[in-house]
Amino acid sequence: MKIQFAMDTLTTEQALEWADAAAPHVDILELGTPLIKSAGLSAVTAIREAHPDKTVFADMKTMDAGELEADIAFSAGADLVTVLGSADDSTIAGAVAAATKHGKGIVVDLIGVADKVARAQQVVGLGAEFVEMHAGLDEQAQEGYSLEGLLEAGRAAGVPFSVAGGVKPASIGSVRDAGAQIAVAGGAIYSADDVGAAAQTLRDALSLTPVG
Ligand SMILES: O=C([C@H](O)CO)[C@H](O)[C@H](O)COP(=O)(O)O
Repeated sequence: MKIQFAMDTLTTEQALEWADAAAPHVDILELGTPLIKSAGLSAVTAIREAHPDKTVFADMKTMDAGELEADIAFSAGADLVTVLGSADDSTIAGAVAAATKHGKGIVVDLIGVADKVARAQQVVGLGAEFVEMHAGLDEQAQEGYSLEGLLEAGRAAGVPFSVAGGVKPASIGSVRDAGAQIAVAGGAIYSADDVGAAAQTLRDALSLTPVG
């Protein structure tokens, strides 16, 4: 299973610093939605140039104009771009067309989608590379939140998926055991005093967890 570092910050400088520290321990560098909105797609290009060996993930969370928005993110250097699962099928199909043109991939983010299992199966049929079983920062802040619902949806969907929703060293093993291809971690890494050590702790936690 791969580890994706979600860099939810507002400046390219901070993202570059975090990416340098975490790079030895993660597979995918994600430019978070707040970063792209704050710094623009030049942040994607900066990470692409600094880390040519990494998969660069642009969390665009596109809701409309799928082909156009995906095209500009791929042109900026992204390998994977997100479109929202709640978008119209034509938006997802448009983004997939841009991905095909660039030889890259679309990830459909199922944040806020009530029936994640059914929508996951539909969007993979539309050409998404995989889906993200995702509970956003606001949902995570609600009382009683747990990762289990996302893991259950991933297990039931029968399509390639990642999990994002406050993944930590204590829970990353359960993400792998649920069959996810990718565990996404933001706060568990960037909130630490030592970002590199936090990323390494996640990777170590994974290697210590028996395969389910
Ligand atoms: O996508 C995210 C969120 O919507 C803010 O942009 C996060 O990057 C994602 O939830 C992963 O971060 P953590 O939940 O802090 O692990």
